[in-house]
Parts: sequence; structure tokens; C-alpha cells
Amino acid sequence: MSTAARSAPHLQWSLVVPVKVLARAKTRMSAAAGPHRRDLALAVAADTVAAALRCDGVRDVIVVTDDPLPAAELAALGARIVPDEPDAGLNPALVHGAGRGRELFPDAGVGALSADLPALRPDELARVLRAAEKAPEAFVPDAAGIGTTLYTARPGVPFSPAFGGDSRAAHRARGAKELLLGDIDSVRRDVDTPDDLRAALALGTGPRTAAVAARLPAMNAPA
Ligand SMILES: Nc1nc2c(ncn2[C@@H]2O[C@H](COP(=O)(O)OP(=O)(O)OP(=O)(O)O)[C@@H](O)[C@H]2O)c(=O)[nH]1
Ligand SMILES: C=C(OP(=O)(O)O)C(=O)O
Repeated sequence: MSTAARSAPHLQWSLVVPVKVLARAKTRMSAAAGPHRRDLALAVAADTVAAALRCDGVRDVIVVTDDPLPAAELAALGARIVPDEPDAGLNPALVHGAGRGRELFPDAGVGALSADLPALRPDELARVLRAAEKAPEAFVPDAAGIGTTLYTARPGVPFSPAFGGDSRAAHRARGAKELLLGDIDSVRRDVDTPDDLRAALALGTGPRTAAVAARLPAMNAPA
């Protein structure tokens, strides 16, 4: 690799994190989380945002939400809050947040990062973002291999997230580069179900998620 290439600065990224109204969040965790469901949804989002903010290469974390509670808690961590259009849906919310990011930092790439990554490691996210520099659009499939946990577009490339359902296939079909690097489990480990949460706890989550999980009998039942 040339000296110039070695010393070239890496692209910086504005990451958009969507957080829906807590009252409607994490419904697949209802049975396991019981009265702690909202706390769990907030804790997972907060650990995700805190890790993203510690990541080299992340210029800004933009949380799109129309719920004042996560807005206040995530702003206190250092996230920028962009109000969501009520009931506009996930992808329009991401596009809305990315538009703000491009206004603020036009030279940065934009990414959509799932709010459900409580085991996220800044070093693994940094490696993924460096790989994302090499393609106009890129994405990381979730641990199940069906969904997506990160979708990115370089500066000047239309930002076209296709989250929801079989989004791995949807992003692949749009020509986004699939980033299947080794050792990026924390970037793929999203939490939707009790088994997902057990797997994230085994990886090692942030303190907020660990504290709420400790209060869930389903997470602490004998094997
Ligand atoms: N701002 C915003 N975020 C959304 C919207 N829909 C989904 N999200 C977020 O996108 C991510 C994936 O959403 P879902 O899997 O549909 O919802 P969830 O709360 O994670 O889980 P379930 O209720 O079990 O489906 C979560 O972080 C949600 O908070 C939306 O319309 N607006
Ligand atoms: C929205 C997505 O995930 P989930 O609904 O599982 O949170 C997705 O992976 O595109």
C-alpha cells in the first residue's frame, strides 16, 4: 500500500439511529420482559448509542424519535435528536435523519444503525465503517442472516435504506456491498427476542442492558 494510501484519513460517518415510541417498542420481548419492556428498549438503545459515540470514525450520532423520554436520555449521552414524523415508518425516519446529517456534515458518509445492538463494540464498528468506505453503498446483515443492522452510503450517493423484513435480500438486490468481515459479531447481534438477548448478554452488553436483564426472570432461569 502506498504511503499516501496508508496516511489517507478515513471517511467520517454520521450514523442515524431510529428509536420508536417506547410504548410500542420491543413487542417480541413482551412475555420475557413484562413490566420492564420499555426500560429494556431504552437500555438497549442507550448502550447502542453510547458505543457508537465512542467509535473512531463516527462524527455524529443522530437519533430519530418522537418519544421525549429516549430523546432526553440519548441526548444526555451526546446524541443529536431529530424529531420523527409520527407514524411515518422506519425507512422514512432514517431518510429524514440522514438528510439532517448531510446538511450538517456534507463530507461525511451516512449510515443507518439499528438501535438494537447492546453488545456493540466501538472497535468492531470502526472496522466495519472503514470497509464501508470502499463501496458506494454497504450493509451488515444481522446475526440471523435475514435482516440488516447497518446500511451505509458514501457522500454524494443516494441514501436508500430498505429496512424491514428480509432486508438483507433487499439491500443486496439494490447493489449494496455486503460486509461480512470476520470478528464483527457485536455489529450483527441485534436484540428482538429473548434468545437474541441471551446471545447478546453472552457477548457482553453495555451496563444499561445488563442491569435491566438482571431483573428479568426469563434471563436468569436455570439452564
Ligand atoms: N424513529 C422510528 N424508529 C422506528 C420506527 N419503526 C421502527 N423503528 C426502530 O427501528 C428498529 C427496528 O424496529 P422493529 O423491529 O420494528 O421494532 P422493535 O421495537 O425493535 O421490536 P418489535 O416491536 O418486537 O418489532 C427499532 O430500533 C425501532 O425502535 C419508526 O417508525 N420510527
Ligand atoms: C427492521 C429490521 O429488523 P427487525 O425488524 O428485526 O428489528 C431489519 O433487519 O431490517
